[in-house]
Amino acid sequence: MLATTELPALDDDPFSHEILEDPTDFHHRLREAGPITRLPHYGVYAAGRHAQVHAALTDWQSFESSAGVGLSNFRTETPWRPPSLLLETDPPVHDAPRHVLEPILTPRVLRAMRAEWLRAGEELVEQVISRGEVDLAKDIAAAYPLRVFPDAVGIPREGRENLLPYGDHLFNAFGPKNDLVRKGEPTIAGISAWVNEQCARDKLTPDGFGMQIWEAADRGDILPEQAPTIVRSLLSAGVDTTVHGLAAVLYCFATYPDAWQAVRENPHLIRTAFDEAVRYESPVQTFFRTATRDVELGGTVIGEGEKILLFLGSANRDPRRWDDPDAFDLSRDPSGHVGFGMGIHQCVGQHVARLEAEAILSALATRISRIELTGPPVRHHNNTLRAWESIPARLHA
Ligand code: HEM
Ligand SMILES: CCOc1cccc(C(=O)O)c1
Repeated sequence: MLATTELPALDDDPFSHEILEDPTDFHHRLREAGPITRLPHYGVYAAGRHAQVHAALTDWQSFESSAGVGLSNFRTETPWRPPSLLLETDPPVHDAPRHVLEPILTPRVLRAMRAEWLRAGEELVEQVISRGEVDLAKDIAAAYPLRVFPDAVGIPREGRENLLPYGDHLFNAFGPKNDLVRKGEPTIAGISAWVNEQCARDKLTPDGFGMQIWEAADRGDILPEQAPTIVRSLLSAGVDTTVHGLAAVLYCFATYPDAWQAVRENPHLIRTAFDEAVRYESPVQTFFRTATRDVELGGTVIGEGEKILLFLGSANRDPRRWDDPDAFDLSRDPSGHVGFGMGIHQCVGQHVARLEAEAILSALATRISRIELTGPPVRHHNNTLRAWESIPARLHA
C-alpha cells in the first residue's frame, strides 16, 4: 500500500490552456506514473487508467458525488448554484430524481420523436450542403441540438441563446477558478436567472420532457420543489455536451475518410461510430469524486474527505483497456468506454445524444461522399469539455 508521500506526483496543471489544447502527452504521463497519482497543484488525487476510473465511478458508496463533482468541496464551500439533484447527489436522495428522469429519456420513448428529429437533421443538412464550405462545429454541431432539444424539453423560444453560454460556464465551474471561470462571471447571474425561469411549470409546453417531470411531482414520485431543479438538469447537461459530441464525431469523419466510406456503405455503423467518437474525443473529460472513508484504490489509500480527479478522457485512451486506443476505429466495440460515465450516475441523456448523432450522420451519409477539412480546426477551451470552436470543411456531394 502506498502512502500519499510515496505516491508519484505530477506538477502539471490539467486545467492549463496548454493541456486543455492537447491533453495527450499529460494523459500518457499520468497513466505511466501509476494507478493513482497526486496533483500537488490542486492538492488532489488523480486516476488516469481505465481500471481505477471505472472502479471509482462504480463505487458510489466510497466515492461520492454529493460533495460536488468539481474541485470545490460542497462540504466546506457554498456551491455557485443550488446542487443538481442527480449529478451532485448520492442515494437515497439521487434515487427518485433518477427514477423520474430515466423513463422520460429511454430509446422507446424517444422513438416518438425519432421521425421529427431525423427530418430536422435532413432539413439542416440540406440547408448546409448548398453552401459547400461549412463550419462543422458552428453550422451543424451547434445548430442541430439547438433546433431540436429545447423544443423537446418544452421551453419558450425566447432567450435560447443563453443555453450554450450557461453550459459553458457550468462546465468551467467544475474546474478551478481560472481565467475560463472568470470569463463567465460577469454574465452568469443573468443567464442563470433565465435558465431557472424556464423550469417553472407555467413556462413549459404540455407535452415536453419538462412537463413530464412536473407530472411526476403531481404523482408524488418527487417533491414539487424538486421539479424545477430536475428540469434544470436537462438544460444544464443536455446542450453543450451534445454540441461537442456531434463536433467530435464530425471531426473524426473529416480526419478518417475511410471510416466515412464505411458508414456510407453500412449505415448501421452510425451508432457504433458515435460511441467510438465519444470514446476517442471524450467530450466530457473529467469529473471529481470525494472519498467517503479511507478507501483503497489502485494500491493507494485515499483518505476520507479527499478529492480525486477522474480523467475519463485518459481512461478512454488507456492501452491497458483498448487496442490502438489513439485510432478512431469503427471495427472496435467501444462499449465499456467511460465517455458517458459509468454506474449509478451514467449519463441519463445518452440515448438523446445518440438519436441526435444518428439524425445528423444519416442525413449526411446519404448526401455527402466526403467531408474534407479546408483549414486548421480550432479548439474551444473549457475546464471540463473537450470542444471545438470551428472546424472548417467542404462537404463533397
Ligand atoms: C455527447 C453527449 C453527452 C455526454 C458526453 C455526456 C456525458 C455524461 C457523463 C460523463 C455523465 C456522468 C457524470 C458523473 O458520473 O458524475 C453524465 C451524466 C448526466 N448526463 Fe450526460 N452526457 C451527454 C448528453 C446528455 C444529454 C443530451 C442529457 C439530457 C438530455 C444529459 C443529462 C445528464 C444528466 C442529468 C446526468 C447526471 C445523471 C446522474 O447523476 O444520475 N447528458 N453525462
Ligand atoms: C454531463 C454531466 O451531467 C451534468 C452536467 C452538468 C449539470 C448536470 C445537472 O444535473 O444539472 C448534469
